[in-house]
Amino acid sequence: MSFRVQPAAPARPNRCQLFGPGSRPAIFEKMAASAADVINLDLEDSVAPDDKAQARRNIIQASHEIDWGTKYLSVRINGLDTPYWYRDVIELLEEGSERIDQIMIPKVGCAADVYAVDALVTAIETAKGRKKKISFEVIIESAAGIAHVEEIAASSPRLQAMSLGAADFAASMGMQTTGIGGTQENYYMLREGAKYWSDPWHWAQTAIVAACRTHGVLPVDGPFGDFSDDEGFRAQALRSATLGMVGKWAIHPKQVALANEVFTPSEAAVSEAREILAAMEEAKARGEGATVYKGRLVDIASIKQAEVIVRQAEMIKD
Ligand SMILES: CC(=O)SCCNC(=O)CCNC(=O)[C@H](O)C(C)(C)COP(=O)(O)OP(=O)(O)OC[C@H]1O[C@@H](n2cnc3c(N)ncnc32)[C@H](O)[C@@H]1OP(=O)(O)O
Ligand SMILES: O=CC(=O)O
Ligand SMILES: [Mg+2]
Repeated sequence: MSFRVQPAAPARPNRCQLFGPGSRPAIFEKMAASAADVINLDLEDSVAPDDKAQARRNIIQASHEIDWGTKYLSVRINGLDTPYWYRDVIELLEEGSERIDQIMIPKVGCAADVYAVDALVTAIETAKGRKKKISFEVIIESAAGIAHVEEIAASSPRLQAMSLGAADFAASMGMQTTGIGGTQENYYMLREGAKYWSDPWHWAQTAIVAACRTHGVLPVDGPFGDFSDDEGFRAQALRSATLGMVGKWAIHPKQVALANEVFTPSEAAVSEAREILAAMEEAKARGEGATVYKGRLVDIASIKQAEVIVRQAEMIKD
């Protein structure tokens, strides 16, 4: 057992991140009025090259004029392999309001990518006397990103969240699919003629969760492209939540309620967690480290498991 204490991830709700193209300002008010915890205004892949400059202007204006309430406001900049990203950062931080909380960096492949953005952001914040320190979230969506996931998770004190971007990840890995997340038709085991579908995203998700939990970063599941498939979204989100992820993107407003439902611990789960904590308090009073709850073992590790659920519920209530 390491003597290093695992740092806590930021204590803010991140159940749903609602995306919208920066080139479509007509939906910004609707995004602000949604039930998503995080808003991601996009300058990257949902914005055509000819619209990049106008999309920046739209987002800057919206940062001043729209009431974003208590939402965490994040802007996805373009990747470091494009000619756009540096102007994204400069214009957003020189002209955007202090309401912007976060910059999302896509297609991060190594810690130095984050370092480069950090250096530019730090210089602008200092030069402009910005009061709020911008936080970062990154997307792991390439072979290099997943290969270097741990160093990326440790790359900057600004880093608060890390998402799996299933679409670009699949492309970078050469996966034979055009689906964005979810069950993949050809990824199955065969036994006695029957097919059993497996989860091709599982290993990348667990690598992300482990890297994030080691370094106090929020692990988030990215997009589920088929927004007409509610059950598919729910199944994907339930798997992510079970693995330790705290939330999921919505690429259409109808996915917001689904994500909130899955990533908000149910009343039954919270009361069971509280009962386990109470059972362990009683065990402790008897001088015992382990006891029986509903016919099963609970011990000191169960306290930590139960606390995860209670903490999540309390954070959302606040
Ligand atoms: C792989 C990746 O990188 S994913 C991240 C980048 N992608 C994105 O950001 C895409 C985000 N999503 C969108 O752009 C849109 O939702 C689309 C293109 C998928 C669908 O848009 P539409 O065809 O307008 O959807 P639809 O007609 O079902 O919209 C229903 C209502 O929701 C609104 N709406 C659509 N998208 C959004 C959104 N992202 N946020 C808030 N409201 C929205 C529409 O304006 C419409 O409102 P109305 O009922 O008042 O008229
Ligand atoms: O950016 C997200 C993705 O899935 O790619
Ligand atoms: Mg992507």
